[in-house]
Amino acid sequence: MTSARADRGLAIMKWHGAGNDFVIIDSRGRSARVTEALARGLGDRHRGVGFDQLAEIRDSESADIELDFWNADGSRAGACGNATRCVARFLMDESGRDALTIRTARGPLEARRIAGEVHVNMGQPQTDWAEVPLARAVDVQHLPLDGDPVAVGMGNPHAVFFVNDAEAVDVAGIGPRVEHDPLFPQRTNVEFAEVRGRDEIRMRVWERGTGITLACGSGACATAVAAVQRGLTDRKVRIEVDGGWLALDWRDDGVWMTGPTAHVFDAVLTPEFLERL
Ligand SMILES: N[C@H](CCC[C@H](N)C(=O)O)C(=O)O
Repeated sequence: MTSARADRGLAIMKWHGAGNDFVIIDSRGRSARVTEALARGLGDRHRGVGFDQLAEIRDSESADIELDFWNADGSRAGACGNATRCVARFLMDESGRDALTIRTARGPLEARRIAGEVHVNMGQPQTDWAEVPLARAVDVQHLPLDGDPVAVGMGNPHAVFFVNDAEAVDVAGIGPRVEHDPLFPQRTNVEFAEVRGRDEIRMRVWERGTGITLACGSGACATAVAAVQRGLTDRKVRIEVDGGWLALDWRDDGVWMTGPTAHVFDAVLTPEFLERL
């Protein structure tokens, strides 16, 4: 591609964390460029690139960077743990630093690199019904829905179902019904968790605005929190997702999460693609 065309295009990166895949756009030093139309167009796996979430890196006055997230349907995601980890690694590789502060819609999140692994503090869970948010005052530990799920906010809403056999769950059938239940005014992400031991959970996920994904970092945080609240696990757990493993540790200062990060490719979107949005 000539530099003249590249100038009119838009540089993107493709990353994934345990198979939860992202397009990342670096808008530092310039104005924000992601719109709902761009998110939907890029999120189309046939006519665009395809992603579970789109993340835009922006300058921040109070943190190292700011990070915004969109789902494949063009809606906003208030939190995205796996993309936060990928962006943290990108910035750590670039700067040589091992500690960063990343401002997201829910506030500043700390990222640390320890022995080559990037850990992110996803903050304290929101356990008040209005914060999740839910439509009315109900017991967040036992939502009035079939399957007795727990509601947890991690900057985005989650409904965690404890099941005997996660493999047997009809995630594509139940997930969208719960996502759109009127109890969740902003819809919800939906997790199905099988507790395998005090430190191990198998989890499958239906993500708001995206559908089934191979991993969900904030969903893993919500699942760990719900399991501790129900007395099913200790505060440190490994969670097996469809795309691998995530490690969670609910400490006094928040829910820390780590797991894999992979940089897949860099590319430039063509002006032709951008003009058709
Ligand atoms: N995959 C993301 C979560 C996306 C949540 C999004 N689907 C929402 O609308 O909240 C993660 O790793 O945390």
